[in-house]
This record gives sequence, C-alpha cells and structure tokens, in this order.
Amino acid sequence: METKDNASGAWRPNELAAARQQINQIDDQIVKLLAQRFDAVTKVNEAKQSADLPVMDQGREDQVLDRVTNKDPNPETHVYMRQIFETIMKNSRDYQTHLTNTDSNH
Ligand SMILES: O=C(O)C(=O)C[C@]1(C(=O)O)C=C[C@@H](O)C=C1
Repeated sequence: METKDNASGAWRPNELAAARQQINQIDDQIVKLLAQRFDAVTKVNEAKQSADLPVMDQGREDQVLDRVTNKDPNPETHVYMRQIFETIMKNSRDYQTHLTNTDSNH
C-alpha cells in the first residue's frame, strides 16, 4: 500500500480513517472465515469423538502451521502468522472441549 504521509511524516487523519476502514472490512472477512472454520471443526470433532481420538493432534498442528506460514508472501510476518494460527488452533481445541462437555449424548 502506498504511503500517505505529509511533509512532517505524519499520516493525515482521513488517511488514518481510510486505513482503519480497510482493516474493518478485512476483519469482517476474517470473522466470516473463522466462523466457517469453527463449523468445520465441529465436523472434525464429531468424527474424532466417534473414533475415540483425542482433541489434540500435534502432528496435524505442525502441518497446519508449516502450510499457512509458507503461504504468507511476506517473510517478515511469518512469525506472527504462525502465532495467529497457534492461537486459532488453541481456541479450536477449547471449542472442541466445550462441545464434548455440552454434548447431549454423553
Ligand atoms: O484436525 C484436527 O484433528 C482438529 O481437531 C482440528 C485442529 C485445527 O483447528 O486445525 C484442532 C486441534 C488439533 O490439535 C489439530 C487441528
């Protein structure tokens, strides 16, 4: 994205607002996609419960982390991308534990 700073190097308020609006739009997409991911997680959880498999699968998590990190075009943000997906999967595991605890079949 092009820089929009003035002579003193500070961003103009309208440019700040525009950049924040762009972030809001991206956040909206992220929420939609994460909702879809949580939905897919419920299906994985059902399959794992039927097969009596544990929620945690470190091998799969390592695979996910390597896969998504390699998709990030900016090497400088790889470490942050990795941390974001570690957090996503931690919450996925917490959600699965919640699903198991509230499962009407147990
Ligand atoms: O793939 C699985 O087995 C899942 O439970 C999904 C998921 C994920 O959110 O990607 C979550 C927990 C596991 O440790 C691995 C991956």
